[in-house]
Amino acid sequence: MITIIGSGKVGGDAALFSALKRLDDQILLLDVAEGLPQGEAMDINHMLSEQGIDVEVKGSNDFADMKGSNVVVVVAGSGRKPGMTRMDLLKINASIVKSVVENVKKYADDSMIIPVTNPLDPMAYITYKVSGFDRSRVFGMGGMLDLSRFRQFIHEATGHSRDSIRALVIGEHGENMLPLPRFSSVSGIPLSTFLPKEKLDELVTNTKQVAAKVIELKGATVHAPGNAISAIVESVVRDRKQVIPVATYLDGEYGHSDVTIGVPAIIGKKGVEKIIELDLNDEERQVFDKAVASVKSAISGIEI
Ligand SMILES: NC(=O)C1=CN([C@@H]2O[C@H](COP(=O)(O)OP(=O)(O)OC[C@H]3O[C@@H](n4cnc5c(N)ncnc54)[C@H](O)[C@@H]3O)[C@@H](O)[C@H]2O)C=CC1
Ligand SMILES: O=C([O-])CC(=O)C(=O)O
Repeated sequence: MITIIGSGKVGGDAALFSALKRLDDQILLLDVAEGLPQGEAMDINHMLSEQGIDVEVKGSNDFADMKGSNVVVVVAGSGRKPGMTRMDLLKINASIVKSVVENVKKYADDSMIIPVTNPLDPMAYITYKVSGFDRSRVFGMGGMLDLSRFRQFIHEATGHSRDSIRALVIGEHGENMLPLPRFSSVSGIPLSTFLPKEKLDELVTNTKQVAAKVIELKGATVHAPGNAISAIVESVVRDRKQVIPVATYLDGEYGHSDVTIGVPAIIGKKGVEKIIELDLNDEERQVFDKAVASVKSAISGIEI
């Protein structure tokens, strides 16, 4: 069973994509808001009925219902309003994530947890610490979404098929995000073959800023995050061993310890099966280290 805690905009969409991809026979939506997960489940089941897909989506307010889950997505908590950074949500969401993860530990202690709530990297750290799970079983979704945006900008700038574009974004899912043109390509051909440096710099800036733009225009980001969650869950449940940037706990990798930050990792049925260490150049390393410092400063200010 896949459980999604937080049945709001992103949680509901993640359930929808997971069901359409038939990632499990049972998907559970949990929320503290009475009626919301039940209504969302009904709505999705009605859609699945027309599609002839036998995945059962259930909505509940009872955390005990997550017993038996192999994957738990945590997407409960507030989203930012226009003008805010993700880090502005630190205090309000830290207590929500703590209480939610206590419940995961109580009812699904051999599951994997995919934190999504913002600010993502500190929330992934809280999830890791509060759960006490092995670090391979806690990995946050942020970079997967960021790279889908970077891919879209590359597609718009080059005109090449989205399918032929590969992109990588690591670091903080926030102000110190690190899109990596050097590790992105069109069918394996370096981006610098297609676009001048100034254009690449522009795409990097746009990738960092575009979520705020979507929030300004429509109030929240919904479909791209819902899909990115389902892509990570898919790599786990189908043991695809895709290389995906996830917010995972570092223990010496990239020269850092006791911090959770976005790095590429092999994601399979055991969760994070290997962290991949990239040979970052000085410029990239500076941004990455700044991201680590930002997350460390945030987590030092919260009680876990
Ligand atoms: N990591 C990422 O890439 C992304 C992260 N996010 C984050 O995901 C979070 C959710 O975003 P939306 O779905 O747009 O918000 P939303 O407001 O639509 O839904 C949040 C839901 O969480 C529920 N909730 C609050 N406390 C809870 C608790 N203790 N237990 C269970 N449920 C609880 C609320 O009742 C609400 O239904 C936000 O923090 C947002 O910033 C959103 C998009 C992408
Ligand atoms: O920007 C936000 O607040 C939501 C989010 O993390 C994203 O869509 O990347």
